[in-house]
Formats: sequence, C-alpha cells, structure tokens
Amino acid sequence: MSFFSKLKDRLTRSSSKIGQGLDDIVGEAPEVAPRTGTERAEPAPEPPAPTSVPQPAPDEKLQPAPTPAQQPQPERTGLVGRLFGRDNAPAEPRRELDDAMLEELEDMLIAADLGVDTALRVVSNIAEGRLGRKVSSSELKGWLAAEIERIMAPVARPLPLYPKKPQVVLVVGVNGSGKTTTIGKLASQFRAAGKSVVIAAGDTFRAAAVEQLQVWGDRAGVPVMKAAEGSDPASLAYDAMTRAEAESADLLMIDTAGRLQNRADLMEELAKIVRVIRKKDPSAPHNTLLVLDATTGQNALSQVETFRKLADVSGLVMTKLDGTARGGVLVALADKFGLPIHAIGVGEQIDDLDAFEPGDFARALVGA
Ligand SMILES: Nc1nc2c(ncn2[C@@H]2O[C@H](COP(=O)(O)OP(=O)(O)OP(=O)(O)O)[C@@H](O)[C@H]2O)c(=O)[nH]1
Repeated sequence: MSFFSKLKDRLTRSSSKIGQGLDDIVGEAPEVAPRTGTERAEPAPEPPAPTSVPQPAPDEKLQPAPTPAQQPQPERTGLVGRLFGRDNAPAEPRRELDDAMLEELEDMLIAADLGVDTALRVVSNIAEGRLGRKVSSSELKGWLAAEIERIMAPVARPLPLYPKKPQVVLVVGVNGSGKTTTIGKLASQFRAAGKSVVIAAGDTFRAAAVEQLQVWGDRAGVPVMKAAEGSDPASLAYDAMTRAEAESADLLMIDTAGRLQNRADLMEELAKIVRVIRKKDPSAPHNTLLVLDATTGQNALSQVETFRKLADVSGLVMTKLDGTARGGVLVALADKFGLPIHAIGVGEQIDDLDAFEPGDFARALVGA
C-alpha cells in the first residue's frame, strides 16, 4: 500500500472531523438551491483531486485547483435542457458564503486543532472574492486543501543529509511521543537505502526505553549502544560517536530522555550531550529532531516552544496521525513556527513513517 493510501485510510478521524464538518456547514443552509436556470451562474463543482498524482501548488492561492484533463467532468446541462428542467445531474447542496457561514467554518477549524490564528487566516483567504457566492462542500474542501497545502509547502523538507560522516541526529521529545519508534523506523529505512547506522540509547534512566530501542535495532539490523542504567548519557553519546567514527557509519542516531518535569536537568543533559559530541565533530549534531505526538493536539505547540529553549531544534517529526482527530495541529505548527517537517508517522510498523508531502496531507486532512 502506498504511503498516501495509508495516510488517506488512517487520517480518517481528522478528515471526517473536517470533511464532515464542511458537509454539515453547507447542509445547514436555510434552503437547498434548486437549479432554476435563472440563478447566477456558478462554476461547475470541482471533482476531487486525483490521489495518485502529486498536484503542483496552485499559482494563485484563491484559485480552485486546476482540473486535470483526464478527470471525468460533471455533466453540464445545455441551455435547452435547463429551460425544460431536464437537468439530471444530482445537485450538490449549496449555501451562500456569508459571515455566519464563515464563523461556523472558523469554529470547525479551531475544533480540528488548527488553532485560532491559523483558522482565522485560512477562513479569510477562502472568503476573499467569494462572499455572496453559493458554494458547495466539495468546493470548500478544494479551497481548504489548497490553503493548507500553501501553508505547509514551505516546511515540507526531508531530513537533510550532509556529506559529513557520521551524520549525527539527536532525537528529542517528551516521553511517549514516539522517539524510539521514529528512530527505529528511520534506522530501518536508512539501512534499506544502503546506509550504515548506529543508535545510542541515550535515555539511560529508563530500562524499558532502552529495551524498546534494542528491539527496533534488532529489527533494523542496526547496533544499539547502551550504558548501565542511570549512567551519564553524554558519556554514552561520546562512546557511540567513537564507534560510529571507527566503523565509518553514515549515521548516528541518539535517543534522549524526555522528562520535562525537571527542565533544568533535561536542558543540562542535552547540552552536555552536544558538548561532548562536538569535541569529536564541532559541526555535530547535524540535525536535532523534535518528535511530537499528534494526539496531544494544541499541546504540541507548547512542546515546540519548550524544546526550542532546551535544544537547537532543526526539524519536526509528527507521529500518531492515525487514530486522532487532531491532525490539524500540524497546520498550526507549520503556520506558527515554520520549522521543517521531515516526516510523519501513521502507525507502529517500520514503513508507517514517510517524508511529509503537503498536497497529500492537505487532501487527506480535509477528505477532499
Ligand atoms: N498509532 C501509532 N502509534 C505510534 C506511532 N509512533 C509511535 N507509536 C506508539 O507510541 C508509543 C510510544 O512510542 P515510543 O517510540 O516508545 O515513544 P518514546 O518517545 O520513545 O517514549 P519513551 O520510550 O517513553 O521515552 C508506542 O506504543 C509506539 O508503538 C504512530 O505513528 N502511530
């Protein structure tokens, strides 16, 4: 199954929240516009965007996505047919885009975790030049997907790989956000791409976390460096760096603790890891990935703020987009911080993590 198919299948809780929300808003129209042939002409409803072909970003933010030539067109009724009421195309409910509808849209997007600022901006962009028009739910989905894609396109960047070996990736995030799983999935994928990888189990205070990492390491065929329980994570990171250099490994991934209860300690622990690996390579770590759990919704925003103070976060990975109705928070994150989103996770299996593709994500999120 392609990752996009998985994304569409598994983002259903978020997409049904937004997609169903739009259907409900349009369905609440005081009247369903009958096709009389005398009303103001409206553009034909857009067919859903094709799912298999990535769409170019629309040139102009307010234009509906271009209709691909091969897509079946909704039947257009000729003038005579309309005059004689022979319009057999099923009429989609339409509702006039007015202030009340915009407010409902805004509330729905806020409830879907896009956050107040982002929801306001998205809604005002959708409204621009369209007030007073009778719009359908599928048109709204198309415009919303285009707006979301526009916000997310600048932050969709795969994990950058530099020529430096070993490339050090420090992985930070609160406990349970999916750090271990993300490291395991990335390690497997890099191995499959022919790269050699070393993992350091830097959360030395939690035996369960170390064990879990070992399971992933075994699965991926990647060595996992461990240290005695409670020992200094920085000294483990240094040893792991030594081993990665000796083995000419392409990548060293360092797991870290995620206890936010004592921020000063955690900050010192992360800073010390960075200090010791810089003794071996002043340009390390080359990436500092913050792993966020989508199910925490708006809380992910404060986690970014906190971890940016604790570490020099260079990019984000969002996990658990499956099984949550809060996937909209990724749009809020992109809009607020502009940090690169390197990958998203939609399950617990190795291939349930993939690069972030904004068009696919936007369409899956709104159910377009
Ligand atoms: N459904 C789903 N579950 C995930 C995903 N990523 C991780 N998980 C699960 O989330 C739980 C926590 O993931 P971990 O990788 O252990 O998280 P961690 O940040 O390393 O947490 P600690 O080990 O407590 O530090 C595990 O049960 C994972 O299987 C995902 O994308 N989707």
